[in-house]
Amino acid sequence: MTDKLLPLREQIDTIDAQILDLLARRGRIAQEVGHVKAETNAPVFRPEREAQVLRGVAERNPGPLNSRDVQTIFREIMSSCRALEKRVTVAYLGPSGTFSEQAVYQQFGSAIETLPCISIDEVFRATEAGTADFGVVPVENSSEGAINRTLDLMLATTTVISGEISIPVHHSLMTKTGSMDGVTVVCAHSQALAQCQVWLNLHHPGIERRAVASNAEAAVLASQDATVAAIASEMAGEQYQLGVVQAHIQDDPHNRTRFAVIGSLEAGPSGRDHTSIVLAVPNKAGAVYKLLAPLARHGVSMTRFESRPARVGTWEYYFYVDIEGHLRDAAVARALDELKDNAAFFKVLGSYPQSL
Ligand SMILES: C=C(O[C@@H]1C=C(C(=O)O)C=C[C@H]1O)C(=O)O
Repeated sequence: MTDKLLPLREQIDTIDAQILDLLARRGRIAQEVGHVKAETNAPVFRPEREAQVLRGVAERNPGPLNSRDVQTIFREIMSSCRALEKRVTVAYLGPSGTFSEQAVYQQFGSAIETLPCISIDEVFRATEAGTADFGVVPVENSSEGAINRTLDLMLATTTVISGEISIPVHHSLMTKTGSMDGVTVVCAHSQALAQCQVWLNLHHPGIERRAVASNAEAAVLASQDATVAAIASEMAGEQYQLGVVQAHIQDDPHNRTRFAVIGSLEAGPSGRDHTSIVLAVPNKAGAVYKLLAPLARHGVSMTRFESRPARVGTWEYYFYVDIEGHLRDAAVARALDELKDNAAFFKVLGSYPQSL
């Protein structure tokens, strides 16, 4: 057995030495890139370039490694190379262990500084104030819909969207002991309680449900009190040493949450982008239909349409629209130019690479 392993391990050692040399070369070039950027005051993080690198490695991947896994490796390589230029600080809805934190690492890799915030408002504030270079906020959940606070703050602040992240959201029911004996209350964020309501009605109909600020906070509470069960990610459960009563209790097995990267950076075109805009129309029959006509005329696909009541007027709405393409794509630019003329309100939230 050992005789057979030895030469194989020698080959792996040789390859690892080559990988290390290549990583050092890549790192030195990233440092040069950093100097060039510093001279011109150009942004360190270039999401469009990183998206292209990740798409490229998946397309060229010869196997046997899985493309997702190869992307994870390259994301970390880029994160480390980027950190040689500057370590970016990313604010997110904390505490540590939330799905937002998972989204942060999925976008930026782990060579970053993180700033856990107590609310979505705080993420926006820290990002606008420059305490963080970027913020990561939840935008919508596939089963529960829009995160209204995020939509309102996108409208009210000067932040720009430079990226989107989509992650599977799996909830687990967890307690200090790993059993439901003596448990009197289930704590979770209101969204998570809603996403697990069918399962809870079926398995624990009599137990009180209490909404708390985040699933991670629920995990903290459960770690301190054996009468509390938490619904949270298994990642949060591990962090706070909880036992899993039941994994994957969300009603929709394909449950996903989409996050936006916010900041002052305007991402360039990556070849596969989304653009988010907010619109309002005069309160007239057929106004929304007329407003959106330029998109169809220029062959621009709409991928999302969401409305929010405006704070003024009784029946007035803001429309949050996502389209395919980048502001700098000719068809998108022309369609938005025409659309702007018919809108009572028009704001571009940003163009950014589509999530992987
Ligand atoms: C090296 C660069 O800086 C950063 C690091 C990248 C990388 O390591 O490939 C890519 C984009 C930037 O976020 C660059 O802009 O090319």
